[in-house]
Amino acid sequence: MIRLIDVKKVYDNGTEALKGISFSIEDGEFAFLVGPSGSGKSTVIKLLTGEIVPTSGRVMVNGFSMGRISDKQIPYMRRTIGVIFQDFRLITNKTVWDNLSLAMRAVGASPREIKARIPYVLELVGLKGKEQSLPDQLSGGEQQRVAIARALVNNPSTIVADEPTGNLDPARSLEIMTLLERINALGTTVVVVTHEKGLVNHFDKRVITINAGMVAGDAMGRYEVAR
Ligand SMILES: Nc1ncnc2c1ncn2[C@@H]1O[C@H](COP(=O)(O)OP(=O)(O)OP(=O)(O)O)[C@@H](O)[C@H]1O
Repeated sequence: MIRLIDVKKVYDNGTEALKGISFSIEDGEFAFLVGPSGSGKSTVIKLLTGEIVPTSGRVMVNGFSMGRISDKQIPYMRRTIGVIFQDFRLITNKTVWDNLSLAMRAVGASPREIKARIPYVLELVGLKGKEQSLPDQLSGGEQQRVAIARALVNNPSTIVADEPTGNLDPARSLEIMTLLERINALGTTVVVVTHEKGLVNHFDKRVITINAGMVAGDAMGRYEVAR
């Protein structure tokens, strides 16, 4: 479960990115996080992944308290969460298989586990047969599928995606969002930051709106522009 309680984030240069936000996302939920540019969405994502810590308030992710987490606990917390970015962030000189196996080896998976798991996730994301491709031999949509496979490979309970369709055309964007919906239906909690109103409104999901570092809306189904 994800829980933010009165979270404030002030960056070193004095920017008040979050001004006291609270919300919870239950296990198995799918939530869109929307809002204008600079409203604080990526800051929320970075708090969830442990890249930054809150200035005040509490951030709980899958039982870990992110403000107080010890260095020793961080790898265990990270295993519970798979992260997807706009720019894919694949290792460009490694094959699809190697991108995924490296992610598994990083958490101590055995060769046997790797051999069993990678075909399963590649099938799930629709990339069977692409094991030996290099990222730049794939389309943008396919590269994002590899990134989703990598995020899933260690079986996290939660997937967090920061503008996952930002570099894709509308048809590819819809496919990627549909894939995330399917992954959610299989039991994984999914949190997606996006600007794309049309895409959000295509899916009947929870929409949390951030505006100027505050929660400006939290409702099912529609991306309403904050006033
Ligand atoms: N490392 C940083 N240091 C200082 N200020 C930052 C830093 N990162 C973000 N900010 C500021 O914090 C505020 C929120 O930024 P954030 O990236 O969370 O917004 P966002 O909603 O994700 O925006 P976008 O949709 O444009 O990606 C902005 O005013 C931004 O300039």
